[in-house]
Amino acid sequence: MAGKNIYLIGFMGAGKTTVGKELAEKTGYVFIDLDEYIVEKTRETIPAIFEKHGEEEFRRLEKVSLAELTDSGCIIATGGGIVEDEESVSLMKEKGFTVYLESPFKTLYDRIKEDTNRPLTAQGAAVLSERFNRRLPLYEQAEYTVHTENLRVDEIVEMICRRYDG
Ligand SMILES: Nc1ncnc2c1ncn2[C@@H]1O[C@H](COP(=O)(O)OP(=O)(O)O)[C@@H](O)[C@H]1O
Ligand SMILES: O=C(O)C1=C[C@@H](OP(=O)(O)O)[C@@H](O)[C@H](O)C1
Ligand SMILES: [Mg+2]
Repeated sequence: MAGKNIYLIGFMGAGKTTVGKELAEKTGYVFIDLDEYIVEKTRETIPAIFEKHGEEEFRRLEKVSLAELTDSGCIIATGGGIVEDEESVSLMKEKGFTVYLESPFKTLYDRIKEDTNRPLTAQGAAVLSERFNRRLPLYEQAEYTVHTENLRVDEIVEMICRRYDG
């Protein structure tokens, strides 16, 4: 029988999508990227959803989508903002093992600043870092934190596997 889900949380650029894929390969669990799931469901890109319907609507889609993923044995790479919703945080705690991929803001910003597929990056470093600071205590509620700075993706995967007890 499949074990509990692994939810990857953390700010944009933390490696949730990248680590999640490799973790799924290693464990044989099903990989779901929440952003990708929303894109398939709505047939709109993330920037288009933000532009046409606004951030609030994106947050609603994100919350509803997370709640739809009721199967166990999944690796779920969330979007960086999922922790802004209290019920989603409770759901992840209840249904699985939540892992925070932690890195300093500067490292994350350098990874994402050119990426037009992440609409919030257009707000610039100062506004984004405020958002980062606001979210920090929410990410820190995770059951397990991996300090990913200077770690390779395969090393992060290894650490999560060692800590996950199904
Ligand atoms: N541990 C790591 N070391 C170096 N680069 C990484 C690491 N994890 C992810 N990256 C890179 O950072 C970028 C963002 O990764 P991504 O998985 O999309 O993050 P997220 O889904 O958390 O926003 C990608 O270019 C990815 O290759
Ligand atoms: O932090 C955020 O609010 C967001 C993070 C993105 O996902 P990643 O964390 O995978 O980049 C995506 O959900 C959207 O652009 C908003
Ligand atoms: Mg991602």
